Amino acid sequence: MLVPHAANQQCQVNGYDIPSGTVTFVNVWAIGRDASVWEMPLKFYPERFLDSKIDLRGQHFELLPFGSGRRICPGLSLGIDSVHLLLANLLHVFDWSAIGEIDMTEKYGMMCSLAKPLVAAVEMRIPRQLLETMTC
Ligand code: HEM
Repeated sequence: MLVPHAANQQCQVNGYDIPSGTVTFVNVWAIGRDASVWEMPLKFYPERFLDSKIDLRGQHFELLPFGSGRRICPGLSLGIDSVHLLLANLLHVFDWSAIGEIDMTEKYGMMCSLAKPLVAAVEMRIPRQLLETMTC
């Protein structure tokens, strides 16, 4: 779920009347698993985005990691850049392999996380001396 919002005026969503003041939740968890929107929605298949035009900046409602509209996350650009930088560094410096089966079963809580933590083995893929000369 995204953070709760309240309707500041009476409106209709999908034919449902929403009275003013109603607290509403956008269930991005369910949207992300909707088979009418996503092919093989439960499969870990990041390649689905390779030729996709779906953008995550709040205009395409099938993917709303930062919310949308007036209260969209103001840290969106910093968030995206930080994730790119972190991932790029982890992939540049290490070779990764999963130990055992990857189990995508989720556990419920404030944040959606894996019921069984992912265990991975890493191996340096660049010479250590090179790493010591890197400044960022
Ligand atoms: C990958 C990183 C991040 C994700 C996935 C994320 C996601 C979100 C989401 C889903 C919301 C709620 C949007 C809504 O109400 O519909 C939100 C709100 C917010 N985020 Fe982020 N965020 C990220 C990084 C950041 C960063 C780096 C900052 C600040 C430096 C930030 C500051 C905020 C603030 C202040 C709000 C409240 C905005 C408001 O209610 O008007 N976020 N974020």
